[in-house]
Amino acid sequence: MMRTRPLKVALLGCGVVGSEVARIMTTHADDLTARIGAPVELAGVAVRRPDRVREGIDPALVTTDATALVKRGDIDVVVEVIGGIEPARTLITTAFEHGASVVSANKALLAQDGAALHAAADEHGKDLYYEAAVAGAIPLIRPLRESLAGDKINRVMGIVNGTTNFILDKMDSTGAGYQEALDEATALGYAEADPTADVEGFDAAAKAAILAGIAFHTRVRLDDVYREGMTEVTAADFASAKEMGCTIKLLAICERAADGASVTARVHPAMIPLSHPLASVRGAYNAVFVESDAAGQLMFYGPGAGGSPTASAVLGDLVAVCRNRLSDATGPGESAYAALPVSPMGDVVTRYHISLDVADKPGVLAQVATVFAEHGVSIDTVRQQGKDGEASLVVVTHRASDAALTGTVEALRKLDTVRGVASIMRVEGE
Ligand SMILES: NC(=O)c1ccc[n+]([C@@H]2O[C@H](COP(=O)([O-])OP(=O)(O)OC[C@H]3O[C@@H](n4cnc5c(N)ncnc54)[C@H](O)[C@@H]3O)[C@@H](O)[C@H]2O)c1
Ligand SMILES: N[C@@H](CCO)C(=O)O
Ligand code: NA
Repeated sequence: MMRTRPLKVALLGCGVVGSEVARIMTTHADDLTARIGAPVELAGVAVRRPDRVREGIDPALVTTDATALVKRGDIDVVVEVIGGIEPARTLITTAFEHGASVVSANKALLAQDGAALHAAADEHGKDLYYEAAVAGAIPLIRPLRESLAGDKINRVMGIVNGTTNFILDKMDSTGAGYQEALDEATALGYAEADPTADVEGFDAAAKAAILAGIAFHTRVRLDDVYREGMTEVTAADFASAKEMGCTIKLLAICERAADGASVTARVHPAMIPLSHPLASVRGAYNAVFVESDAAGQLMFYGPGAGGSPTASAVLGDLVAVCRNRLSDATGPGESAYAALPVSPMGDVVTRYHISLDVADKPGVLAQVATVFAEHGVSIDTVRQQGKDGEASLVVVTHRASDAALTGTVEALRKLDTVRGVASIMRVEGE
């Protein structure tokens, strides 16, 4: 039966995502009403710059006082698309205290304070939904949390940052260097004026923390995620990758240990074979590969950023939360019952591609091979290219722990015949 009293929505932030949320709420109003079972009304919009003209938004709804808006008491759902830690965190907890449920796109906040925010939602019997926080429009949080709730997820590996995928794809397809590709990403509006959060992997690490927590029913915070950005990836790395039939992607990888007793979460550039589905993710697209006991391998693909795609995920959450309110129910909250320890990076086991500059003289290869053997790192292939008494030696290993590899590299650096370690890159997806 259709309820006539509308559900009231407060929108916090009216930037790239918020303005699209408001637009879709208006243009799709009739469909949203039918799908929810009651009309949804935009009851207030908190902004920082009230003088700006906002097409389609009644100026009477606009306020600079976000705190007063979330405290009104008649708001059913607060949509937080301000971003950052404060005041978003306080506004969300205040919203719960005053009877509202919350939809947020804020990965930085959820990766840092997700447990406390879920606890606040539970305490007040409200919902906290955030599909837009990870991989934008791509349905990922809900499939992991609900569709796969009966399965056991062992691995989540994905490209969860559009800006860096655009840059790496450009380097791969044109031979451009990092700076040149970044400049193009900035000119096209993909990279922000300060691209640090993207290129240094902070954005992807926040998403990895959220994904690992949900996949493994364990609390994983941003600080638990090992992080390496992609600013050091060179055109030479791409040339090496090509020789191996690989490309380079910035990957977020969340894994359950082989014995099932711990988990790891990490973000770093890695070589992946061209035959792997993630290798064909081009431009600013995102994709996430999930491996589970019963389902096997699943891949989720689509636009991971942008106002309209991100708003699609926000609206999906808004519909779900509104339906819950009408049936006086709440959706699934935090599930951290497994409470598995998060292991340090040293415990991660994978393969490595190491490029060394060495002296081109008898016995060098044997010396290098001995160092690998002494650290228990087994070599898969070695490729050597000589040039004027010096040589470039590319070693690809079998699977070894990060700790063993680090020890190997430290020992290699001490050899007189090793002039330098040109690059170390993990090899994934084989
Ligand atoms: N843009 C994307 O592609 C994308 C994708 C996924 C998730 N997100 C997330 O969505 C959120 C919003 O991102 P965005 O791209 O729309 O950012 P944005 O900077 O375009 O918009 C944020 C808006 O919030 C306003 N604001 C800041 N403080 C405020 C306050 N105290 N009260 C009211 N308004 C305030 C700003 O003036 C700005 O207009 C962030 O958490 C971001 O991580 C964005
Ligand atoms: N800066 C992010 C936005 C989406 O979270 C990206 O490039 O993917
Ligand atoms: Na998503």
